Amino acid sequence: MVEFAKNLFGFSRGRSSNKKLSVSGDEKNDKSSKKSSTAGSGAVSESSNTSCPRNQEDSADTDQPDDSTAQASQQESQLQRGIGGLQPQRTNSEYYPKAEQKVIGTLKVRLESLQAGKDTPSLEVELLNQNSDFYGVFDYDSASFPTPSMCVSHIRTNAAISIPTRESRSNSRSSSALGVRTVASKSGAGSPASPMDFHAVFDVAADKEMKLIIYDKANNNCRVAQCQFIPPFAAGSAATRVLELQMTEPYKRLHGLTAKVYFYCQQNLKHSYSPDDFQVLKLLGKGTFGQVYLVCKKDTKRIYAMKVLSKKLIVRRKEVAHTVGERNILVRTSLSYSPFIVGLKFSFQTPSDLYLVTDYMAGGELFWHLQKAVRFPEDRAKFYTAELLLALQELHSHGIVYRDLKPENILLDVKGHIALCDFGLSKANLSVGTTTRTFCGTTDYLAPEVILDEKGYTMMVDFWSLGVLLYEMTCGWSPFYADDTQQLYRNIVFGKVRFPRGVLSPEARDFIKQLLNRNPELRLGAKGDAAEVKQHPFFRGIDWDALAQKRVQPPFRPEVSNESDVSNFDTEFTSTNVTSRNLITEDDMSNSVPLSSTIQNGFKGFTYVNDSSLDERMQQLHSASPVPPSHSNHADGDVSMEEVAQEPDDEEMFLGQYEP
Ligand SMILES: Nc1ncnc2c1ncn2[C@@H]1O[C@H](COP(=O)(O)OP(=O)(O)OP(=O)(O)O)[C@@H](O)[C@H]1O
Repeated sequence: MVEFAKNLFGFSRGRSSNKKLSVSGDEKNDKSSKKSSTAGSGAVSESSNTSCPRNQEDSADTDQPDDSTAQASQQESQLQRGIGGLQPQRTNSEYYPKAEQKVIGTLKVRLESLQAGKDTPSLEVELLNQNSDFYGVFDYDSASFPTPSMCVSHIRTNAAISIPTRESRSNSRSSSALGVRTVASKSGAGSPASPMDFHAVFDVAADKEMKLIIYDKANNNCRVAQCQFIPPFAAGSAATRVLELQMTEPYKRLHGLTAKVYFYCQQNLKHSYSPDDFQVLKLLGKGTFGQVYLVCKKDTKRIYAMKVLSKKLIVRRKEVAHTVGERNILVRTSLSYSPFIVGLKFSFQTPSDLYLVTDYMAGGELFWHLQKAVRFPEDRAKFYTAELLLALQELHSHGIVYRDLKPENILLDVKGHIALCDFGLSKANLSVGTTTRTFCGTTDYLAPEVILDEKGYTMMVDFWSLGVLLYEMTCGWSPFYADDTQQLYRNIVFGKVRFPRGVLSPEARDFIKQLLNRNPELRLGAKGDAAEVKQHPFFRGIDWDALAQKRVQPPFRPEVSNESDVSNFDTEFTSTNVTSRNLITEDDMSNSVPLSSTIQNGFKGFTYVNDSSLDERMQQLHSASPVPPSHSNHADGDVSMEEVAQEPDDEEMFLGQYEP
């Protein structure tokens, strides 16, 4: 059936059909012929025809003519121009004032104990599954650190305490009684008390909350216990603490079961970073200007993703402003609570390269999972769409238009929450309703107003891309798919959107239709941005506050066996042999002429160095005892998902009107 669908539409999910256009018009490196390419802010590279350059600045412009009646012939010629070759100019408008980011130190946490009370050699609990298996997840600043598995052995008993399954929780009824007696122990041999001798280390970049949640894997990942606290770096009190975890209702009744977490904060004496501070483990992906590596920070042993960008390539392609802009957006979002945007930890530079170190999203690209599943059940797609909407809301509220929404730029964390990466095409300092003109994005996801270039475009382009993405996630192919880029653009500007029969709910269809309204002024979100989009009946029942706090359990949990697991990334990259020496980009290896100081000046402000106020703050802290070395980690299992491929039977077509 899946094959049928692919053959019928001549479509198989692939990155090659989808082109990224960069500033100079060069398509991005062909990443395994799978990766979509992004329409960068420059010329469309499919055509060498540059007879109709689009020399318009990528700057905010509110004084656009208000001629909303677009004639088809005009559109066609504009479309030709769009296809023909666009050469916008870059300005420095995408630089931000230097944002301050503070890595104030290192936080070490250890689950001190998870044990029965002294007087209780065994715990009584009714479990659906006798192979109960606890694990913990430390969460800090969008980084998740899963603990090893903690075995639990069961002895049958008549006692009955019910642990709700996901189903029973939603149906408000308890599970059937199995009557098992449980002893929590690391060995699983029935010992009543067993401290969990593992710990997690975090680089603390701001006063943010640390959360530890213990789950029971064998019982639908039910929450066993949790605690949260803000590391007391600024408190001036003792740096060492022990906290008791709060047990959740069913587990509270496990007589004597307690859990404690020990943590201590350590001053970060290092004030600058270089590639030498990181050990390169794997290649994760390749982009237009460099590579992304899985790295281990040598002092804390934390795992990160490190993007290495060649300065020469950036200069050659006139992308300096965008690259510094990407770094600044990441700094800005990492300073606020931005749970669905990949967290920046460090940025620094060498004479030849720029480095962005972000939290590693071990779940891989959404693209990867969509490729495997062909399409997602509507509920799963709705979950991703809702989290993405919150990410867009956050960006838009900062005056940032994302401009490159696509499955390759959406990463999953270990629990299955999304995180947006790649802000290379984003534009800042754009308020709601203000227009900009740069031709950029990724072909399949380009909004018609970007292609037509009549009067610039607004943040509404992100909602168009969201509609394309939701269609793709639920239907399994792109709504405007065409082999040929010109045809793709025609489809986007004039084509009808067809919905396969029986795949989408009426609410989802209406939601997509409203997002794919060709008139950006009438598109869903035009009046109230994300707040308006959230109101659509498609999202009925969503608890936005819970979602924003990541309290909604993702419908799919990626399989991640340990912190540095790369199994969710393409082996084409991960099987590449890498060493720290590989970090020097090919471009630099091939040409050793150093960059001039004027050019180097363009990258000023890229480096973010630990803040000097650290010393004052940290002086107040007491010295702390070290924590034992780390042990291997173990992540939890996944939740299976429905993967039903249906015949793409056209049920409905609509044409989003361009005219208001
Ligand atoms: N924090 C991260 N965690 C895990 N993987 C990541 C992370 N950041 C990037 N990657 C991987 O590296 C790939 C390339 O990253 P990114 O898109 O930021 O680079 P890019 O050079 O801007 O790429 P492009 O040319 O496609 O825009 C991503 O698609 C993803 O697979």
